[in-house]
Amino acid sequence: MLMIGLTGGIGAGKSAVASRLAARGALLVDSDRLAREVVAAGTPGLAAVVAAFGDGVLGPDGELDRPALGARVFGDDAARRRLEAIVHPLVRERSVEMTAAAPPDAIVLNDVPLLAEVGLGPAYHLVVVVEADEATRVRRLVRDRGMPEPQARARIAAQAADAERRAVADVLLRNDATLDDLAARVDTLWDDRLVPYEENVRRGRVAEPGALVRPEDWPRVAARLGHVLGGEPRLVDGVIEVRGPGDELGPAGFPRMADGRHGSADPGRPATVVLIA
Ligand SMILES: CC(C)(COP(=O)(O)OP(=O)(O)OC[C@H]1O[C@@H](n2cnc3c(N)ncnc32)[C@H](O)[C@@H]1O)[C@@H](O)C(=O)NCCC(=O)NCCS
Ligand SMILES: Nc1ncnc2c1ncn2[C@@H]1O[C@H](COP(=O)(O)OP(=O)(O)OP(=O)(O)O)[C@@H](O)[C@H]1O
Repeated sequence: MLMIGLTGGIGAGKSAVASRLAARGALLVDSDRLAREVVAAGTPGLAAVVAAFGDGVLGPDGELDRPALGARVFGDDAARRRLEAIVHPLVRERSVEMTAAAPPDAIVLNDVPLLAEVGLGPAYHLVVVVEADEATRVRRLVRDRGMPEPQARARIAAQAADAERRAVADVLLRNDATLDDLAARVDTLWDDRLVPYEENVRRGRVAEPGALVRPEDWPRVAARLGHVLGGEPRLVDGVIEVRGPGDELGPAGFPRMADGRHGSADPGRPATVVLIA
């Protein structure tokens, strides 16, 4: 199974990328959707939100009044954190359940608006970031979602800056041209990287045996290996040294090679890893 994290600022085009990848065969675990389900009418999640924010966030139909709650939390960091402390653990629980139910050859795409903010990058085999200029994003949100411009800007202010998202990006998709142009680049990503990466992981195959990690990839590869094995990987002449028994390395994207070392299964991110006692 390959776990892909997809993120981007509000209005950047995550949903557009997600629906294209889902059309190609990815199994979508959509955090925004789960965040709605866990506070649907009658759920314990909704009861917790009402206990924290009062009856004013309930509509006459017993559903959460999302615009009212949005107006309360975007612009008030403490209130937003209170809401996140209720919703995020419930979303995580559902995401884990959905992922566990996926078949072994699945490419699972987890659409997570706050992936960079909560430091989730190293939990994925690969992180895709969609990016568009702020002015473009605001224009799309006002035009297509009827979102008032101050609301769009308040949400952007509550999210990470582009630089923070770029720092966790294995793949950066700019989305300032047409949707067709975006779809074509998503198709290339699927065909040339995600499909072979998943197959390599499943078959325990290294993409480019002996290839060294690129300097620009090193911080993300180190974070991934640290997440999987614990400890702090070291870079020695381009080869990564890391402590641990290493049983988890193969499924995490670094299968064992014939010479006993490990290598990256990702065709777009080479690495050679040596386990030290
Ligand atoms: C405040 C709520 C009710 C507003 O609902 P609304 O229908 O207007 O927006 P929706 O949930 O569809 O989110 C749309 C976009 O807003 C942005 N956004 C949502 N929550 C947050 C947040 N906590 N911080 C920053 N941006 C956020 C994201 O880009 C998201 O894609 C809702 O966003 C919410 O419950 N947020 C808290 C849960 C959360 O953090 N969700 C995001 C991922 S799990
Ligand atoms: N390249 C594009 N050209 C024109 N419109 C676009 C383009 N990409 C996305 N859009 C439109 O902009 C809006 C925002 O895109 P999308 O819903 O994919 O963003 P998102 O990142 O998922 O936002 P959110 O954070 O709210 O989930 C949508 O209405 C979408 O159709």
